[in-house]
Amino acid sequence: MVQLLKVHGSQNKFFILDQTELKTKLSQPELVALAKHITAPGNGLLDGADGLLVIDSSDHQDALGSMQVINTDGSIASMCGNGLRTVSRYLSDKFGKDAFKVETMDSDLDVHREADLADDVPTFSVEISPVSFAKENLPFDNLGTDTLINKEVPQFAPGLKFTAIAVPNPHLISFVDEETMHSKTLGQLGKMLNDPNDYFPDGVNVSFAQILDHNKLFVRTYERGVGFTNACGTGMSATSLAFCLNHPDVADFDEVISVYNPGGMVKTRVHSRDDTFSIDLIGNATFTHKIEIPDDDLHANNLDHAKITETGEQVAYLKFVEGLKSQTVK
Ligand SMILES: N[C@@H](CCC[C@H](N)C(=O)O)C(=O)O
Repeated sequence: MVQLLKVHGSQNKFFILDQTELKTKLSQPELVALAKHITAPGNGLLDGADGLLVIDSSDHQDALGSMQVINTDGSIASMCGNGLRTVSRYLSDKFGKDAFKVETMDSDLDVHREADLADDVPTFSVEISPVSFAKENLPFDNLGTDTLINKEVPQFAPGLKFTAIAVPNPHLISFVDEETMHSKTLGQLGKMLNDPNDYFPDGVNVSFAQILDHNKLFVRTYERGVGFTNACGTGMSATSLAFCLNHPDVADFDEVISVYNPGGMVKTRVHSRDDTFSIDLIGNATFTHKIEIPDDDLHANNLDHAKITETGEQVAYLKFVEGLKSQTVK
């Protein structure tokens, strides 16, 4: 029997599969097929998820393991901030270490256990880097510029300014008012830029942010390969960097920024050293279910015999979210 987990960071939901626990590891096509099946809201498990996080061993220095991110449509993402927190907790529990590295597609990232955000809400801090604004790293095209920082792009939405940042997965960010935040614009733009289009050939995660106060934001994201999500960790991290760069009067480098989202709240800290940026993303790493599936069934992408046990952790998380309600009022 293989143990899988259903987890979330700010209610951005994932399944975790630890390949090192299998008699025979799943091949890459088997992993992609499993990701598409298990995360599907209709015929997957537990009403689906936003992606599958695959843990494997790593021979990189100080890394306790590696993480691969497979979106619900089967596409591969170079990074996932909310997911990395949950993978960090899994590896921390498994190896009994509180600070280490996790190998991701582009780099080995520092992670560590933090003080709980609230009672019984396990919390981790993860490094979000490398950061790039260069059009070839997003990539984008046909925008008449090599970097897109706080510029109007009427083809995307008239009157809004956009910033494009790779962390290293691609993000497009706009600071908007409350009415625009709740309009159809984000969904329409997210869909347009994730269908075949002339601007972002690989698609892009699109976030709208509302400034609530000094070092305080609300962020909503339309995710590449997923659609609307409760929260996107790399999206909130990239948006925090755009906040510090584009709104220096109300956002501070190296200070804690509170980022509220439809699934809860995370904290970020943006660093700038010698023209290099990095972000700390701090938030919950909640395990909601343990799942046992026979090894052979996993290889056959058969979820019919899954044995599911609730952990009970969601109660404390929802209490934490309830307590946030008064904090988002301007
Ligand atoms: N939800 C994630 C980002 C997942 C990857 C994204 N869909 C992409 O394709 O880049 C996060 O928490 O960072």
